[in-house]
Amino acid sequence: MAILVTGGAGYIGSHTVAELLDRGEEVVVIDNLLTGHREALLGGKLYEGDLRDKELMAKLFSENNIEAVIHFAASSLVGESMKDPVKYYDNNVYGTQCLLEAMQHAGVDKIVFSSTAATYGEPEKVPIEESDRTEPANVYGETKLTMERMMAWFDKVLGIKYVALRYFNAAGAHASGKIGEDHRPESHLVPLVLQTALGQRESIAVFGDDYPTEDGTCVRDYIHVSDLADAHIRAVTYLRSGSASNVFNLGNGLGFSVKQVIESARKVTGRDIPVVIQERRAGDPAVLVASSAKARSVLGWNPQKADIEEIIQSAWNWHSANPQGYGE
Ligand SMILES: NC(=O)c1ccc[n+]([C@@H]2O[C@H](COP(=O)([O-])OP(=O)(O)OC[C@H]3O[C@@H](n4cnc5c(N)ncnc54)[C@H](O)[C@@H]3O)[C@@H](O)[C@H]2O)c1
Ligand SMILES: O=c1ccn([C@@H]2O[C@H](COP(=O)(O)OP(=O)(O)O[C@H]3O[C@H](CO)[C@@H](O)[C@H](O)[C@H]3O)[C@@H](O)[C@H]2O)c(=O)[nH]1
Repeated sequence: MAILVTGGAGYIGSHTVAELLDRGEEVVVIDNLLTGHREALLGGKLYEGDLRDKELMAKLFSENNIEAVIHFAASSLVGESMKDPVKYYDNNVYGTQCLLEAMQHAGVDKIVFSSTAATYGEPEKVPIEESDRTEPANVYGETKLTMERMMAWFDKVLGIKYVALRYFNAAGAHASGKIGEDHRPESHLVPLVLQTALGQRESIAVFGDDYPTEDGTCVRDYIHVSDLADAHIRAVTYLRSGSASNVFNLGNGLGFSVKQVIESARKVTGRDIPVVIQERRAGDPAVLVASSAKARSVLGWNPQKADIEEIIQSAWNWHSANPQGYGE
C-alpha cells in the first residue's frame, strides 16, 4: 500500500518524501508545481495536478492503493494571505475539502497534515501548548484552523482519523545536499538572510524593531525540516496503531529573534549581512515558541537539531552549493 503525499514537491513535502523512501515506503505524490519543484522529488510516483481537480483525484485514488495521506499542499505565506484572502480559502479550505471527499469515496481513513503555529495568533503564554487559545492573527492561520475543525467533523461523522501537526518555523536542508528550500518568491527569513550573505540581495529587511521583545524584533521557534519529516512518519505510525485523532506542536521550544538569526548567519557564513529596519508586517505576532512536550511523549519525537547555528549551517550548505536553488 502507498502513502499519498500532497505537496510532495514542496520544501517540507520533499524532505518527507525522501524520509519515507529511505524507510521503504511506497510513495505517490500530487503537486501542481506552482511553488514546488520536480527536481525536489527524489522518487515516488508524481501526479502533476491540483487537489481541486476532482476527476484527477478520483483517478489517482482508483489507480493506487492508498493507505494514508500526508497533506502539505497549501498556500502558506502570512503576508500574502493578508492581501488575497480568497486564494487562501480556496486553496487551503476548499482544496482540503476536495481531498477529504476523494478519501471518503476511496475509503481512506488516515490523514496527517500541516497545521501551523499561526493558528494561535497572539499567544496567551509561551511556550504555547496545544490546549491554549487559538485566535489567528492572519487569514493563513485562520484557514489552517478551519482545516483542523473540518478534520474533526470528518472524524466524528465519517471516522477519518487525523493528526494535525502545528509546526513552528521550518528551516534547514537535507543532509544529502540534494534538496533544500527554494520558495519563489522567497519570503522566509532564513533563506532571505542567506541570499543576502551570498550577495544576491543588498540587505535583509527587519520587519519591525519595536515589538515587546528583548531586542524589539519578533521571536520565532526554528525547527529543522528533517526533524519535521521524522514527526510525520511517527504520526503515520501513530494512526496505523489505531490511535485517536490528535493535534501536536512541533518546535524546539527555543525562541530566537530576527536579529539573533541574522547574527547567527553572520557567524556561520563569515559574510557581511547588511540590515534595513522596516515597518512591521501585518499579521505577525511578537513571540511564537512551542511546547512540544506532547509530541515528545505521545509520538516519541525527539528533534535532533535544536541549535540555531546548526540549522542555519544546514541551510547554508544547500544555499552556497545551489545559489540558484533548483535553477530555472
Ligand atoms: N515553511 C514553514 O515554515 C511552515 C510552517 C508551518 C506550516 N507550514 C505548512 O507546511 C506545508 C508545506 O510548506 P512548505 O514550506 O513546504 O511550502 P511549499 O510551498 O514549498 O510546498 C507546498 C507544495 O504544495 C503544492 N501545492 C499547493 N497547492 C496545491 C494544490 N491545490 N494542488 C496541488 N499541489 C499544491 C505546491 O506546488 C508545493 O509544492 C504548508 O501546508 C504550510 O502551510 C509551513
Ligand atoms: O524579510 C524578512 C522576512 C521575515 N522577517 C520576520 O522574520 C520572522 C519569520 O518570518 P517568516 O520566515 O516569513 O516566517 P513566519 O511568517 O513566521 O511564517 C512561517 O512560520 C509559520 C509558523 O510559525 C508558518 O505557519 C508559515 O507557513 C511560515 O511561513 C517574522 O517575524 C517576520 O516578520 C523579517 O523581518 N524580514
